[in-house]
Amino acid sequence: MLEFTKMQGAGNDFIVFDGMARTLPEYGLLARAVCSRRFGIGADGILVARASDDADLAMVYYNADGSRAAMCGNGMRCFAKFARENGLTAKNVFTVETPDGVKKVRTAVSGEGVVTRVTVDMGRPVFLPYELPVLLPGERIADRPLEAAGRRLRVTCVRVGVPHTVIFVPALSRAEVETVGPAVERHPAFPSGTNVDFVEVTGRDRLKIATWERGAGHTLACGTGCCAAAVAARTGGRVIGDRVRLDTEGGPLQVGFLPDGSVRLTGGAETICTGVLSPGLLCRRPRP
Ligand SMILES: N[C@H](CCC[C@H](N)C(=O)O)C(=O)O
Repeated sequence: MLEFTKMQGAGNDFIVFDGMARTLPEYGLLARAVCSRRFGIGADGILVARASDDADLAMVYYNADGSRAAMCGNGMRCFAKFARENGLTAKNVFTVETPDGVKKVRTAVSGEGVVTRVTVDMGRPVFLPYELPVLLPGERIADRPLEAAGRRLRVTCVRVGVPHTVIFVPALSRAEVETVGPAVERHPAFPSGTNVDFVEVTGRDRLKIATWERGAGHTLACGTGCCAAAVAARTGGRVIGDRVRLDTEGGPLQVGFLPDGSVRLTGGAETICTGVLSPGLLCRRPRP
């Protein structure tokens, strides 16, 4: 009997498993089987709750394609709701170990014990030069746009636990996300791949964002991507102030900037359903 909970944060959906006291199947295989939209439950990734020596809990995240990633912002909000509501912790403010370090989460809990909102301390984003295969003598990375899908793109690369490539556009376009997104994700400049965020500036403290995720394709929102976009926009003088609202395709999220250079992600998380996996699911041939 393998129980699961399906959750979503801003439309970024996950299958969550409690791995505190039980051994689960290999996570990559599990992710591919349950995330398949037609042959599985359907999700962008899986989250597994584990015990931790360094924090109150540990979160393991795998993308829909079975690859592992160090951090997931929307996933962390869902994880926090799952952990608090299922008694994995009794605290409203607690710490979660990830491969990107220990994150502090704050949950807003209603009188009925329902978590309505979660804030995650995401740490300090790091600006990265993208790794061009060949740079001519004296040439700076900023001099050369990234060439992908027949386009010359100005990009800002930011790591928020996971790599993000931010592209500012005059207006978001679904077609652009689906053509430029995969070409940038697998561009030779990014040997380990990258998430790709298309960002439109809609106000002095407001951005609109669409994301193509490494290992999951087009998703309705990406929490680490919102942090990357907000930091890139603020550093480039495109937004001002201490917080930015991001309108993702799955709803609004908020990113706050702290004096030490770290960022905070706030938003909702919802439970869709709980259930039990069919025992045969993991034995079937993996399908899309
Ligand atoms: N959706 C996630 C990010 C997953 C990152 C993953 N796609 C990768 O880096 O491989 C978020 O809300 O931050």
